[in-house]
Amino acid sequence: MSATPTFVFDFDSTLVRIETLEALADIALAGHPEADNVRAEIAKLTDQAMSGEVDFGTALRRRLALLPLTRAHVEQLADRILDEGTWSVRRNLRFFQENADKIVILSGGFREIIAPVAEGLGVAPERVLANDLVYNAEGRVTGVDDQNPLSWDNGKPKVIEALGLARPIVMVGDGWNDAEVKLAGAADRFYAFTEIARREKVVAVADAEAPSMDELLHAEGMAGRWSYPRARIRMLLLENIHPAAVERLQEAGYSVETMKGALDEDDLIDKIKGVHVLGIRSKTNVTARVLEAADRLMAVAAFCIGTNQIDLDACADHGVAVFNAPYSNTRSVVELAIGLTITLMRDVVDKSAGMHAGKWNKSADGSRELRGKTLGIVGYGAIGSQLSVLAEALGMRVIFHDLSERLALGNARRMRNLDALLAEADVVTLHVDGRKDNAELIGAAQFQQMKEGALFLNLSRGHVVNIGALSQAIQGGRIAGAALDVFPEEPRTNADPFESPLMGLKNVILTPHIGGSTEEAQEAIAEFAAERLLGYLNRGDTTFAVNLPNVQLSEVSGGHRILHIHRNQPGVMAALNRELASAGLNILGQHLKTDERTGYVITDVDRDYDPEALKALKTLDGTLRFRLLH
Ligand SMILES: NC(=O)C1=CN([C@@H]2O[C@H](COP(=O)(O)OP(=O)(O)OC[C@H]3O[C@@H](n4cnc5c(N)ncnc54)[C@H](O)[C@@H]3O)[C@@H](O)[C@H]2O)C=CC1
Ligand SMILES: O=C(O)CCC(=O)C(=O)O
Repeated sequence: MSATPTFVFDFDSTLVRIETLEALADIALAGHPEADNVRAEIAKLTDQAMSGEVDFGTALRRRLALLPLTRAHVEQLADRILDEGTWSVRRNLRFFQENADKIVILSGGFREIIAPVAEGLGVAPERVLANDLVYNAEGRVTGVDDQNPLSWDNGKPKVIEALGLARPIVMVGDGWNDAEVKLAGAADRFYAFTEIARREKVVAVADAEAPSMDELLHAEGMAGRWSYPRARIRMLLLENIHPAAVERLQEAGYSVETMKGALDEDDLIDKIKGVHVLGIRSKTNVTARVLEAADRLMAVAAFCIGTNQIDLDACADHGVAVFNAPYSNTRSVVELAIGLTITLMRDVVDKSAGMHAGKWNKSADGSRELRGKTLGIVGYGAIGSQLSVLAEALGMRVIFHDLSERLALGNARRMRNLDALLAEADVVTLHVDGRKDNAELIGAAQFQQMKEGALFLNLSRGHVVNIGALSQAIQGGRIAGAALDVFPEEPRTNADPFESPLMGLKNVILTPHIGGSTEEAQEAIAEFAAERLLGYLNRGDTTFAVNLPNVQLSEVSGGHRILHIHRNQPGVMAALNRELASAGLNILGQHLKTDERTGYVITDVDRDYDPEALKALKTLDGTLRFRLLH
């Protein structure tokens, strides 16, 4: 884009979130018996004027006449007007301050209210064109200066023309009187600013809609607070992710679409185009085919612990970061495992079903206490080890088996192998991760090794257990009861049917993958995963990424940040630094971290460089993803 244009900004509902006359009405009418009616009348007139249904001068005078307005009221609003700044204006203060000599504020509102905002933005008083209130000797507002063209209809174009500003002139505002500036030829481009108020009639005649200052600056080729308008970054959250995540991501400026259920591969392939961030839980498979179709994808967040549903290597090969929430639902799973163990030990489910069918079966046969029994935990990670502590507190003896070296908590005893654990445990509970190698970790042979009458729980992943073998072990009496929360095939949505050979078996509890489904866990996951996404999108921070090297980063301040994800192959770093040096970029800081597959380089540079110089970095051999942040 060529020379910086002259930007002319409206004030009410553009630079600030309020309409001045409505805010003044709130102050002046406080405690007034007719306050609500008068306020509604004022709001209606504002809307009619801004939509071009009533001429501006008439609406202004009628609104002022409705208010018992004094100098003290006006001062009160002026004192707090800085708190009312539009969010995207606030975050782009630097644009205003650096381009103040190219900015004019043009408003049908009042100079006293606009002055503090103009000062904050660095815009000189002579570049503020607004109405002047007229007061009587008692300090009561009697009207506006009638000589000022801004107090009349079509005043804005007249004032702009009279100023003889350098062209091109870009007019930005939410109202019809702003559109009139372009319609009268006094501006070259008109953006309908819709962050606060969106009026169809105004948008219809605009050259473009600007839902925020970020969008405006991007469209005009100006450097804004963000390298790219966040509203253009599309996030698709599937599987009923908790609203706390949606709120957090939207509040940060991103566009979020949600869906209740999971999508199958073909539907996801259709839906993924144009999506920058995908949020899922355990039922959506992110396959290599999905990634091939994903033309914009930067990150996937698993709003759960397990990431076995995601092809992590394929994601890394596409430079797509994957995050999960490794701790937020662990307590919920542990509590359910304890509850299910007690329920199985006391045959509660069948007894309860009997009662519902009118059968009173008071008996202690087969009912046992937890106390003194041996709990065998397979997989002593975040969940298994927490369960160990709670089970011991309830008087159980704990033994565990894990492929990795794990610290035994309390009196828990590590078993040298799975067989030894199976032979000794009264209750076997699975908490292994969902890696492919764990398919059918427990089958007929393992059930055969368990004690006669043992109880069996699986709250980890469905494919870890051979369900047919479990069904036989239960029917043969070796397993006295079982609780399953996860299944090899799980319905994608609540509307899809569920089938299993375990249905109808005695003392078998089947739950629909709800181990982590508590309000507390879902909210905690939502907050955790959303923060990880924001850290990555806004700063490039990969802390807790499960498929890329983890680098913890602070905010970008002052300079620009170049993020480069590449295949971990010889020479990439040297080539990258050669390009940076030949472009004359002044490097403020640089981090490199690699894993077996991928390298991640973060380079903070001074802002003064030729953007063209960055093009070469995008095409360096081995590049998987290039991003620029500021
Ligand atoms: N039912 C539900 O709603 C939920 C299920 N989960 C699932 O629970 C499982 C455990 O989660 P975390 O404890 O957070 O995982 P984690 O990764 O902290 O722990 C898993 C442990 O299992 C061990 N392990 C893996 N394969 C093994 C094997 N064959 N034999 C022995 N040890 C083995 C690992 O070394 C690791 O220590 C995961 O599969 C997760 O997806 C997690 C949350 C909710
Ligand atoms: O709640 C979910 O959707 C999945 C929970 C789970 O299995 C996990 O966190 O790994």
